Amino acid sequence: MKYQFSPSLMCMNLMDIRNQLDVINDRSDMVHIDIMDGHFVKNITLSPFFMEQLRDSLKVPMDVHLMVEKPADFIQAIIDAGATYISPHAETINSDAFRIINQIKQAGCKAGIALNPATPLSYIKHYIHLLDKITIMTVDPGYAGQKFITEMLDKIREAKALKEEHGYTYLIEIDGSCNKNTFAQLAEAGAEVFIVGTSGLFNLDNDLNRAWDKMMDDFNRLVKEDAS
Ligand SMILES: O=C(CO)[C@H](O)[C@H](O)COP(=O)(O)O
Repeated sequence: MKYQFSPSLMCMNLMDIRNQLDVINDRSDMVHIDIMDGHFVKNITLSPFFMEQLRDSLKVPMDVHLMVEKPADFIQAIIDAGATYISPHAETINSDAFRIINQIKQAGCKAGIALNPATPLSYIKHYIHLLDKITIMTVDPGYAGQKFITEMLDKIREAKALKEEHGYTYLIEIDGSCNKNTFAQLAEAGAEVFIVGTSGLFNLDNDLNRAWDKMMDDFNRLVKEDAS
């Protein structure tokens, strides 16, 4: 299994962005960009404007997690800003799920979906086969540094079982408290992409290269498979 690591840029040290981007470009598989509206979650972080600023300096794909009440209002701006993956929350696209997934795919982007901890996989049953990635939230969305919700391990197992049973191609991505305390359980359950934020990466060392080394040392010790 080739695991992927996606640093959550809302957790980075913005005062050190040049140095951190060098490390991220060298070592990450993609970057996780949280866009919030202050309504779906009570926080505001990154934006399409930030993505545009970043775009020319970034060598890895941008994975956008849309924590907004009305994703349709933001999708085009996010496409234009250079996203590769776009993941609205399932809870926000009841009335326009197929339209939004089509819009994302027709723009040449990959369609993801994010699920709140309280939302079951059955909620996305009718379009799960269209998805390139499922982001399973292992904390309630909106804030970094929260406690891991253990009950989500069953949801990850279910996503993996469905994928194997039906031949779906979506990646199983985990958001929230991915760190040395959870890596092994997450990998065993079926996680493929780890979003690493305050607890898994950025708090480990002020030098991001050293922090990345520490994260990978822990990961490789805890998860006995080939990880890069
Ligand atoms: O989207 C997020 C929270 O909603 C963050 O990306 C994520 O939580 C960061 O990881 P950590 O939990 O380790 O701070």
